[in-house]
Amino acid sequence: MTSQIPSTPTADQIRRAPKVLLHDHLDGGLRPGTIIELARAQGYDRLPETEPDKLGIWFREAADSGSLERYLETFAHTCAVMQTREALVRVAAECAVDLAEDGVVYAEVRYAPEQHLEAGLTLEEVVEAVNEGFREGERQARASGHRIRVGALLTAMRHAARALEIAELANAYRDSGVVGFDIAGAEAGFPPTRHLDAFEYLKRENNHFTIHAGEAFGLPSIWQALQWCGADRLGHGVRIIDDIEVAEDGSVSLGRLAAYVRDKRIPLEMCPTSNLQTGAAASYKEHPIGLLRKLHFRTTVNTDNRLMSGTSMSKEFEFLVEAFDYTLDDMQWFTVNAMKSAFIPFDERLAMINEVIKPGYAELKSEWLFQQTATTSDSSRRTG
Ligand SMILES: O=c1[nH]cnc2c1ncn2[C@@H]1O[C@H](CO)[C@@H](O)[C@H]1O
Ligand SMILES: [Zn+2]
Repeated sequence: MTSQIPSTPTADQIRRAPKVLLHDHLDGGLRPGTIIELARAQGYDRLPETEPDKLGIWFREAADSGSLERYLETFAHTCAVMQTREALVRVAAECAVDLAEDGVVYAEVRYAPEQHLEAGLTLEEVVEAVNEGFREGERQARASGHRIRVGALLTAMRHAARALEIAELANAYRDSGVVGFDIAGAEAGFPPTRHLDAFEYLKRENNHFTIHAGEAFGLPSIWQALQWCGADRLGHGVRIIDDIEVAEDGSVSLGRLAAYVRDKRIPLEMCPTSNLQTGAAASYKEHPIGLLRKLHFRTTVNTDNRLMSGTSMSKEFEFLVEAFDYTLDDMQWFTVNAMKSAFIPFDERLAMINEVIKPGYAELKSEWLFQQTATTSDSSRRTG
């Protein structure tokens, strides 16, 4: 009897596989029940629903608008209830716990400190509260048998004018929980070069940053992010596909920018479901990640906003497995790519890859061997 190596991972294997998340917004990942409790405690009465399931659906549907600007409007409700120290600690702790339970072993979670000052917290107090929450969540996860490490990325809003200040904040906390910087918000009309001073400052400090680019706006945004601002990674970057031509005979040619991105191994933080909601891609099957993975771009898989997209790392992988027949080897490839692209020190990334990620996948990939043995001995008992 010949045995068949299973090629498609099951949903359970996808969940148990070690995963690495580089692009996840803290204010886009709250539990609906937590939003309701925090709103009640703080007297925020503008929530569109007051029952957790309904509120979760409301966020997904409201974010399903086909426009980044409308998608971003939903964050008014999450930011509204994230204005106190206690709320920030709780939301960050729950974030770490939820990711850990989903099999994420390393995550960089971002948020914009400037959006959490309405009740009088200082920027420093916001960062310290979120850090405390992440540490608390890591402890809780460990107590229930999961290991996760979470680093914070500080985001500046591209329509605002506080990027340098937030970059300085990221630099001040670089040895205590903050691993880098980002800019986010509406892309069209707000080019990253508006914040050149922040990026130049971080370069001088040998610090790291990623830039949301090539999501709602195309190649010029990616080009600016890389060649003017010097981004280490691209948030989304899906529109790099506009610089790639696939001929009818299947041959592929890269424009100068796409070639640069691939040659320099620029990490692409792809967020498939989020892209379907904002109109950056039409379907999972048509999502550029399929081609980019084939062409060996440094592609990674991410959630963006778990609440607004009703998603998780496992779900994103499930959709991709379904669309592209990915195997555990493909999942491992995306995961190692992400770990290589993280902003923590090289030796720690390497240890994560060699001591956590590769052994985790090796274990999953060998499961079929043992299942096979059980079936064989069962049937031999029956026939013997
Ligand atoms: O996909 C996205 N593109 C651009 N901006 C985003 C995206 N998701 C969230 N934010 C913005 O980032 C802020 C800080 O976390 C959020 O409040 C939201 O306005
Ligand atoms: Zn994002």
